[in-house]
Amino acid sequence: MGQYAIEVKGLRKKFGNQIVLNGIDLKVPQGTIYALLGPNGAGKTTLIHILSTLVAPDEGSVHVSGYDIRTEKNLVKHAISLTGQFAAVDEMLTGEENLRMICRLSGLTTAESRVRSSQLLHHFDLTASGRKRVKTYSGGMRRRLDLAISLVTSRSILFLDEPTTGLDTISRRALWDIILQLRNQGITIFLTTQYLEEADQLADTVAVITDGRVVATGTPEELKSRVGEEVIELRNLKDEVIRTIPTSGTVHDMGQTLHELSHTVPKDTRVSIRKPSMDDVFLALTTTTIKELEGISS
Ligand SMILES: Nc1ncnc2c1ncn2[C@@H]1O[C@H](COP(=O)(O)OP(=O)(O)OP(=O)(O)O)[C@@H](O)[C@H]1O
Repeated sequence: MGQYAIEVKGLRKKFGNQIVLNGIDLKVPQGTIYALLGPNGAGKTTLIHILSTLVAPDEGSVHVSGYDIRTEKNLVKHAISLTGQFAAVDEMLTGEENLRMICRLSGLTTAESRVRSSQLLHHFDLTASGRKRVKTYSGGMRRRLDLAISLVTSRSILFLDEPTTGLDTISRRALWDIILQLRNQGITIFLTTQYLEEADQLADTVAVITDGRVVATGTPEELKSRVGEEVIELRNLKDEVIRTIPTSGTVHDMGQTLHELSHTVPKDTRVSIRKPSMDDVFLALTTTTIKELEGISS
């Protein structure tokens, strides 16, 4: 395998007349976390499904773990694990029974399955609840079990489609810790998320897709610095943000912007200055008018 766990060139996919992926190019270095961001319907799940061999592409070359997804599908399947938005676990079984079943289906003996299940329950902090039926689990526990199931056999690449959607802050952070640990063990993680903070906290590389294309790629810091150095944020009397304006951060630029604003916004508008966030990046890259104004491109 080359230096990339995933390498995609010129990938295109249509459903009927709808172009969903329109020439995607990306490279994911081994042992890193790669986060894919994009508005609803941008094609994130479709891309994950193509990379994990569930959906065939129309055009382009896609290599996963060095294997061609068209001609070496079975080798790709053995290198990857996919965890979808909805956990595929049997609710009537306990967490431990689910794990043991998958271990057996993956070819482990009964004794090996017992050992592997208890290791995974321990690793995902599920030992105490391993004997309880999954239908009694919280969202965070189910998601941890789902991840544990996907790691029954060791795979070098893990696809996570919105791994923390619907989880509360504590469960989300617990899952982030696990994802970081997996990365530190050398596993490559390719995830989609609708939480910009998640991409910011976890990802080594973030790619933003919109209109079927990758419009920006970089580390979270690189992407944030493209938006500007400082963001002027305007708030109304109810403390609601009514406008954010990226600036270069110089006294001249900010002074001029504030001077112009002083003629157009209500007199009681409050102003504060902060560093750019991933929200600013996302808005700038996915809103055409701002993109044109700022001249931002990949
Ligand atoms: N099997 C299919 N047949 C027809 N259209 C499809 C199919 N799968 C996806 N699409 C369409 O492709 C587009 C992209 O869908 P996809 O689920 O990949 O987007 P997404 O970025 O994951 O969105 P979300 O953030 O809402 O999950 C959508 O318009 C969707 O309706």
